[in-house]
Amino acid sequence: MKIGVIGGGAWGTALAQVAAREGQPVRLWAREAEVVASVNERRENALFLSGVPLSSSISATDDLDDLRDCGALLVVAPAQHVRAVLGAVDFGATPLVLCAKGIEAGSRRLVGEVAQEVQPAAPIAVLSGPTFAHEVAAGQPTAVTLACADEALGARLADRIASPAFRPYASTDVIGAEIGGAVKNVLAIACGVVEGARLGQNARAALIARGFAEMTRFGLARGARAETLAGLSGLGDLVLTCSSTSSRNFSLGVGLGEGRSAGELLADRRTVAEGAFTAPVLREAAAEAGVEMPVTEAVCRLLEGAAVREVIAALLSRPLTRER
Ligand SMILES: NC(=O)c1ccc[n+]([C@@H]2O[C@H](COP(=O)([O-])OP(=O)(O)OC[C@H]3O[C@@H](n4cnc5c(N)ncnc54)[C@H](O)[C@@H]3O)[C@@H](O)[C@H]2O)c1
Ligand SMILES: O=P(O)(O)OC[C@H](O)CO
Repeated sequence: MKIGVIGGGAWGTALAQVAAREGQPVRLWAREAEVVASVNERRENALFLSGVPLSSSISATDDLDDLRDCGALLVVAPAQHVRAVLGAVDFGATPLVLCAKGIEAGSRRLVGEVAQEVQPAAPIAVLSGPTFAHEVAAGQPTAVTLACADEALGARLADRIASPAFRPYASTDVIGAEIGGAVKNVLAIACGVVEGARLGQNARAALIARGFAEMTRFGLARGARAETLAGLSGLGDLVLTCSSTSSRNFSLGVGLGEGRSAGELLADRRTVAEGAFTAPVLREAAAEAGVEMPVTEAVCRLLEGAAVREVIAALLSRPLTRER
């Protein structure tokens, strides 16, 4: 099965490298001409994943039509751009594996739901989990959730991309896999704030645990399964992203915690911190579902410019309650 990858950022490039194992052909679509040239001519994505030598069986293109002959497509454009990128070409019944983590602003749709709207004939799968691109590209051991309602198709996709260092675990809970990945980005910003404001490791552990509680409340309200949220794509990714400055979301939070503004921190960056875009739409979606998400609310207020001290005080002065 020839794999196509839509999106030439760090994660799309790392996944192309995974799919190219043992010289299997992979077609990588990138938006930037310099990425296409860098991959084809220098076997490196100098813009988004520099220093990683790429397989010669990856060929890059800026024309989505060149991916029409692929047996499956990994969709790795940032969540807010999936509709525009994926809607540009009709891929018919080619299976789509969504790898972005976020919720679309405006529509409040998960990425898989957006994909289903723009490619109605395509079977949908979701690949998500604790996966820093540079570690995956370096062949370090990594495990992910690969969720697909059609178990046979999920198994074929898993076989095609698995390697000893890259282990997909099968699930049929597509919504659960998506919600874990989208929500953890917002919570990672919160944990970064704790680091930046030097609130201590107790506070960070408390945020991870209470953040997981709100991820679970929201996920269950949207039809996710608890076991998925407690798995690689939920708790697993939450732990990773909430504890490392390798995370763009965590790093954004560190800056906010140090008192810098979101505008300053997000200006001119070429890499994506999905949590900044997901937080406001997650707040809306939570309100719609009648779910309380105080950590998400705090992140939204910080992104809107509220002072760290005030936001922390508001979180800590909430009425005492049962742990649930
Ligand atoms: N980097 C990681 O370690 C990692 C791991 C797992 C999942 N992800 C997810 O993968 C998705 C892509 O992230 P990334 O890290 O590969 O990106 P990146 O930050 O490395 O690069 C930015 C990407 O955004 C694209 N982009 C910018 N403006 C665009 C526009 N107007 N239209 C379409 N595309 C545009 C660029 O072409 C580039 O591919 C995100 O949802 C992210 O959460 C990333
Ligand atoms: O750098 P981040 O915060 O986008 O996190 C990357 C991946 O989602 C980690 O699993």
